[in-house]
Amino acid sequence: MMTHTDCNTLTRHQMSTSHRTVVATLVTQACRATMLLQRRGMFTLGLRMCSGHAATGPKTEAPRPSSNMNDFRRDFAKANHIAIVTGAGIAVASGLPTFRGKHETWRKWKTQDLATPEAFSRVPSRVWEFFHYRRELVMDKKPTAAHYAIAECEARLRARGKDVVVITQCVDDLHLQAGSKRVLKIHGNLMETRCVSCGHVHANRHSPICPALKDTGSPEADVADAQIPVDKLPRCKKSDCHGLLRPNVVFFGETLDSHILTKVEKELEDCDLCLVVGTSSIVYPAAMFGPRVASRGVHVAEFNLSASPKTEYFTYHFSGRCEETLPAALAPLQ
Ligand SMILES: NC(=O)c1ccc[n+]([C@@H]2O[C@H](COP(=O)([O-])OP(=O)(O)OC[C@H]3O[C@@H](n4cnc5c(N)ncnc54)[C@H](O)[C@@H]3O)[C@@H](O)[C@H]2O)c1
Ligand SMILES: [Zn+2]
Repeated sequence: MMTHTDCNTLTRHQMSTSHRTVVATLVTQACRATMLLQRRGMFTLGLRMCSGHAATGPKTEAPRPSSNMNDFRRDFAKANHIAIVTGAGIAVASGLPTFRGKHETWRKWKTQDLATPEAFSRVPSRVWEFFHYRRELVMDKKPTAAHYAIAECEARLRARGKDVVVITQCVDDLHLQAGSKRVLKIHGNLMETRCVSCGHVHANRHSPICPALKDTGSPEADVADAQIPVDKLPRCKKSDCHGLLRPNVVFFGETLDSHILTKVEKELEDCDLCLVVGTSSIVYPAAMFGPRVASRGVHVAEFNLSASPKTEYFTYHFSGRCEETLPAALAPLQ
């Protein structure tokens, strides 16, 4: 069976020329397979393709993205329908770490190996400890200037009959707290639970979410698992159910909600300006949203600390902290 893979990881390996040819072919096939799945609407979190095989097809000679804010502001003034794709970087200034660098692991496990359906069925106590830790981090956080700039822009433009929609990979609720109304949360919400038995989804901001998780979840490598019995983990409140609850987020390897993705598809088709903010553009399917819009000839502007694997597809790239660059970019027009 074809495994989906990351080209960058492969090219770092020591390979003979013949191996490289075989691997390059496999990678291309994996990318094509992924694109086929995407065309069939089967979106799975975490699939990666190399930038040369992104949804826009093989790369052609692309001009370097501009960082001219005046030009961007002219395009912003003309836009009637703006799609803003956000990632974990937008929440960093509020105190929520990304899953990168020293936060790539929790205890001795990679987050990508922990937030999976397999891990949840094998060691639900450990996975709940991890999500309890993430929930407690989110609990007292406030939106950043970037969240507010987006929410204010939406309200301002709505009053003039224009449309702004946020398509976010963030599982916190900072966009909603800031006042954004049109938010499509493609990776779910950390502050919601879903029953594995009856499927009931419930908003839940309890801290701790259940007594047994109190004072657990430390990310330090030498901390032992709490090994909480499964009947003491969060359980469904429906009296006839009492099933195990899970965080209502999309685990790595899981399929994204097709209803939300249908709405995302429409926004990506309809928008006449797209912003890609604080995302590494390596987690699929969100990584292809910007390039897809760009392939229609629509301007896409990236706001990130540094270039991403998708920067070359975009009209604009604004380097720096989005809590500084975005308020200036979305400020009211004179
Ligand atoms: N706040 C959250 O909800 C949260 C936090 C961590 C991880 N996640 C999950 O992790 C996955 C990772 O994908 P991702 O692309 O969203 O995040 P990512 O961690 O892969 O990438 C974060 C990006 O943000 C950039 N960045 C960091 N600080 C920034 C700043 N101040 N201004 C602008 N850019 C900044 C980094 O350069 C990086 O490219 C997603 O599935 C997401 O759901 C979510
Ligand atoms: Zn239930």
